[in-house]
Amino acid sequence: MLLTDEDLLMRLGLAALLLSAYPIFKAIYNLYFHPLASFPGPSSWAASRLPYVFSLLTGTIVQDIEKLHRKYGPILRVAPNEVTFAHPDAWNDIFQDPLWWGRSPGRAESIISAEGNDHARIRKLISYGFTPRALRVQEPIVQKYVSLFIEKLSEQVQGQTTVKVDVVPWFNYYTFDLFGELGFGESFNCLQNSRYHPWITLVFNSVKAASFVTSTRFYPLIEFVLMKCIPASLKKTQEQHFQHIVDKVERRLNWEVQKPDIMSYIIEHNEKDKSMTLGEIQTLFSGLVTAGSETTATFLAGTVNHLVQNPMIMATLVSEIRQSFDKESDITFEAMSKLPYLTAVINEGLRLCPPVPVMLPRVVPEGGDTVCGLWMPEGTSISIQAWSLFRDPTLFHRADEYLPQRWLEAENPNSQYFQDRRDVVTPFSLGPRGCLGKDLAWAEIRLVLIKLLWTFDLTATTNLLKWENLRTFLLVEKKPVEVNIKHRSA
Ligand code: HEM
Repeated sequence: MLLTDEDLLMRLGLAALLLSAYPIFKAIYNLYFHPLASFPGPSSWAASRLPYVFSLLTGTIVQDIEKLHRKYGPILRVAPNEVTFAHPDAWNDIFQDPLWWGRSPGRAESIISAEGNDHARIRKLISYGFTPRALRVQEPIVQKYVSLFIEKLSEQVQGQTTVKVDVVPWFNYYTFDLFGELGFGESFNCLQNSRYHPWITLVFNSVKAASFVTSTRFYPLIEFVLMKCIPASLKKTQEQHFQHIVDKVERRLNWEVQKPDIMSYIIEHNEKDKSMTLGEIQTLFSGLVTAGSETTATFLAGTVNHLVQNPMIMATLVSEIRQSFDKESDITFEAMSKLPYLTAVINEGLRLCPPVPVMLPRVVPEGGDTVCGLWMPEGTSISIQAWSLFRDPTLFHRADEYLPQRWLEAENPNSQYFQDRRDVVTPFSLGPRGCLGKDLAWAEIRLVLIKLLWTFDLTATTNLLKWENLRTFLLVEKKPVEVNIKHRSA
């Protein structure tokens, strides 16, 4: 039967109506009939994924969700199918489950995207490079890069003059060079040249690109179309970033002389344990170079920013450091772990400037599960908002203030910080997917802070940065942290 023009128009109109009505029906379903309908949260976020994606793309996700948690409480529905927790019990309940995190198209499985046995296999193989024994072998390398950091910074500061320095690039030079040598046995030479290796600038844009890619995954039916909308320059950046790692990995694997870098443990154990493919090693190092450098540099920048803005705290720390050692060569990994105020300064920095402010989401396994006493249907995305949790005023006295003292008064019932929930501050995450580089990160942080404040006096400039205003694209987008710096007076 032939359709008349009128019939055709009517059918097209009906199809258009149904298509445009679909999101409305879907939103109504999400709001009133979805298994998560009774969970607290703003209606607009519960009805559609759009507000979440918008917040992710504009980089304000951390601040937006913090505001929502303060308004709706510690358990919050942030999308039709996602609940976030800023709840003390959430660490134990959530962080035992498998991870939801897509792998990049055309790439091998990474430690972040791998599930079950694959994750365990990759993690086991790289964990040899993160044992206490490995850390002892790595000490001379960390010492070497901290000394170079001090030497190069000293060149900026002539004699007793005070100069204004943005410490952000310096911390990046330090952590990337160090990871280059610890990971592939080859520095990026940023410190040596006192400027970024061109590839490292790519890293920052590459992480931003990953934020865009994540957004497209929320719409599987049109993911292909959305991927086309990602600016070509961002995609190119990601490819260049990856290719650089591929080249470095290849060069390293062809070495004949071995160094005690992280790769050497993988080479040594790849035969004995169930092995990793070349593609997996490339993907692993592509992620690791950012996970192992950018995070530590973010923490250092955030903490120095707080220290210079709190001169009394800075003075207490400086005096602990300078009184603990007779000479610089006494500053060893073993000796530096015995400084209680420094430990408190670092813990408080990790609380207020967590380099991973939102933990990677997990998905509720088949059959559903209970989280913080609430039944969650299978397939629900769940995550922990480290940022909101660590700053929760119901868990911390003067929660938004940088007060290392709170870590020293855990045993004192008369202290105003006695009731603080220090146990929820787990910026390295927990369980079988917890950070493998935690001990290495602590060692890098302690050593560089001690030697920095052993050598220089640091004070605030008039240009003060408010860390709370920084945007997040999976990782924190740092802005300059300018400090006045001069060689210590005596
Ligand atoms: C202050 C510095 C650092 C912080 C705050 C940090 C934090 C984290 C967090 C939150 C995770 C995710 C865990 C999860 O999804 O549950 C992670 C994973 C990981 N981090 Fe770190 N990290 C830091 C430094 C480092 C360093 C220096 C290295 C190595 C050189 C490293 C290696 C890793 C690895 C390999 C994983 C993946 C573990 C797995 O999935 O099994 N991290 N880190």
